[in-house]
Amino acid sequence: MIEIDGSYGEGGGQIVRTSVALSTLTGIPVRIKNIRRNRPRPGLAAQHVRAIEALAQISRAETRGVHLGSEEIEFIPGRISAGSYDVDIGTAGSVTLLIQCLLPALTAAEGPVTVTVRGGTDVRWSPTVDYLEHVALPAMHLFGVTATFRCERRGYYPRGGGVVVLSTRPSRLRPARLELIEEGICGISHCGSLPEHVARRQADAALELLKEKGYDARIDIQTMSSSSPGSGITLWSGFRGSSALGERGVRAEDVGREAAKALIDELKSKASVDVHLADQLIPYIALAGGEYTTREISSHTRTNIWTAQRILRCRIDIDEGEVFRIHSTGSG
Ligand SMILES: Nc1ncnc2c1ncn2[C@@H]1O[C@H](COP(=O)(O)OP(=O)(O)OP(=O)(O)O)[C@@H](O)[C@H]1O
Repeated sequence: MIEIDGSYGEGGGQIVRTSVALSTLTGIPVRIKNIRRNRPRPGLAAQHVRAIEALAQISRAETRGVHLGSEEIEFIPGRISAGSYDVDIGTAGSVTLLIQCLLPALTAAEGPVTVTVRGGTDVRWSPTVDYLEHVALPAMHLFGVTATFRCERRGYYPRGGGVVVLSTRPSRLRPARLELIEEGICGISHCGSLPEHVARRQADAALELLKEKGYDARIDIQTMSSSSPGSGITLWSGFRGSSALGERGVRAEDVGREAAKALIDELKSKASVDVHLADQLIPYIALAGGEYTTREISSHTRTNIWTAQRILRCRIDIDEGEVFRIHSTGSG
């Protein structure tokens, strides 16, 4: 059994997700201590409990200590089974973070897997569903991940109620070298149970700022009904994306400009992936090998590298230059 110190580095939920994901893939049991020690309310939160339970169900794992507020768990993986699964995170827990935990393991399932997840699709501190579909998954495809994803209904804070479907087929992971892609900017601006002009104004403000800085963009508008009213915008170009969420009291124009500004910061550098994707690809580069560049090494990225190296005993190196180059020969 490998012991992981959950307070290392960022000390958040991602150490837990990466540890159980890689444990499932390698068949090596893990004990995680000091879970989310660096967060104001340490221990497992509801979304982490649901992610571990879902992975345990799919991989017939044995678990100990998995409950709300738990600061130590054990995860003893079994066989990853094909089939259809339903996961309800409840409230607006992030569906994409749950998928972050499941996806690496699903690539090694014995057959196709379909997972329907209910929860928050566009919530703070996590990738939006559009980011997952248009930025993260295309990058993971290059590492050999065969997965399709669709959002059937959006779910905003606090009630959630969003529905997404992830389908995977057994994948042979392979090394990938992610090059800088400089292509037109795309985006989706959306609102649920709010007037259409909210999504429109977010998009117009983003377009205006992007144009001012010399970038062309095409932003689609989506409106629908949702359990809680909400809005958001996701922008992307190649493997670099950004997003912003609406909030009561914040003008739609400010939301659009926030997303545009974040994307411009990424596009100004010559890095091949954005700062968030850099941490999300670590499990794949650790398993399969490859390389990509990013403008900044976040504490999430450093911590994910540390976690992957603890479990896979692989080497991941960072070369510092005009941008940071992350590379690995994989874990063979
Ligand atoms: N705006 C964003 N766009 C894309 N990805 C994001 C964005 N914000 C956060 N993420 C990703 O979400 C993940 C957050 O991990 P983190 O450990 O902080 O989350 P958590 O499980 O909610 O834990 P905690 O509550 O302990 O912070 C990281 O992979 C990060 O890259």
